[in-house]
Amino acid sequence: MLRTCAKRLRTLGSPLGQPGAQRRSFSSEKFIHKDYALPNPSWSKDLRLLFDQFMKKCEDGSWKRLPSYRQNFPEKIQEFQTLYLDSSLAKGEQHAQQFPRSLDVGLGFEYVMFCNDVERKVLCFLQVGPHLQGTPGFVHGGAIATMIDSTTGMCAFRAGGIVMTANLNINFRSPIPLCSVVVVDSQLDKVEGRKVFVSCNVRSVDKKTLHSEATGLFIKLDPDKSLKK
Ligand SMILES: CCCCC/C=C\C/C=C\C/C=C\C/C=C\CCCC(=O)SCCNC(=O)CCNC(=O)[C@H](O)C(C)(C)COP(=O)(O)OP(=O)(O)OC[C@H]1O[C@@H](n2cnc3c(N)ncnc32)[C@H](O)[C@@H]1OP(=O)(O)O
Repeated sequence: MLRTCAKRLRTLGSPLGQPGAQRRSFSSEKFIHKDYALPNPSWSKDLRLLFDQFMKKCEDGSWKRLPSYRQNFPEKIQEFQTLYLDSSLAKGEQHAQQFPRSLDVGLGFEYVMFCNDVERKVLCFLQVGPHLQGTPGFVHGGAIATMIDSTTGMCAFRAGGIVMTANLNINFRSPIPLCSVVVVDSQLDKVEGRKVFVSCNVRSVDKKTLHSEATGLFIKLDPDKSLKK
C-alpha cells in the first residue's frame, strides 16, 4: 500500500504534483479559491471510483458534491467576524487556511464530501496520505479525529448553520492503513434548540472493516454572544 502510494506521488504529472508548485502560487487567488474536492493525479482508483459513483447520484439532485477551498471567501470571513467576533482579524490570519486542506497535494488529506439533505447525511471519501502517520504504517488518531470533526461538522452546519464542536467522542476500533481510502459516514441524529447531535462511523471501502465510531455535539453560535479572541 505504502509503495503504491509513493509511486503515485512520484509520478504526479500535473503542476500541482511538482514540489514547490503550491508554495509558488500561495498568494494567487486562483490557488486559494481552487476547488480541492475534485480528482487530482494523487487520487487512487478507489477514491476515483467512489467519486464517479456519487457524481452519478448527484444527477437526480438527491446528493450534492460539496466544493472545498483552502481559504474561506473574504465576504464569508467578514460575515462571520461581524456576527460572532468582538475584535478584528489580525494581519496574519488573513492568510489562514482550512487545516485539512493545508498539506501538499497527495501527502495529507485528499477528500470529497457529498451531502443528502433529505436523509440528513454527509459522506466523506477520504484518502489518507503518507504525512498522516501515527503508529508506523497506520494513520494518526488526531488525523482521523480531524476528518470526523470536519464531516460531522459539515453535517451539523447543513442542519444548524454556523456551529462549533462542543464534544467529540471517538472509539478507535481498528487502525487505518496509511494511504488507504475510507468512508466517513455521518448522520444527523437530532437538533434540540442550539444543540446539534451527529453520529458517525469510519469504514473501509468494502464496508467490511469498522475503523472508528463517533458522536459529536455541535452548538449553534449565538449572535448575542461574541467569541472572545
Ligand atoms: C471563518 C469563516 C466562517 C464562515 C463559515 C462559513 C461556512 C462554514 C462552512 C462549513 C462548516 C462546515 C464544516 C465545519 C468544519 C469543521 C468543523 C471544525 C469545527 C471545530 O473544530 S470548532 C473548534 C473546537 N471547538 C471549540 O473551540 C469550541 C469551544 N467552545 C465554545 O466556544 C463554547 O463552549 C460554545 C460556542 C461551543 C458554546 O458556548 P455558548 O456560550 O454559545 O453556549 P453555552 O455554553 O451556553 O451552551 C449552550 C448549551 O449547550 C450545552 N453545552 C455546551 N457545551 C457542551 C458540552 N461540551 N457538552 C455538553 N453540553 C454542552 C450547554 O450546557 C447549554 O445547554 P442548555 O442550554 O441546555 O443549558
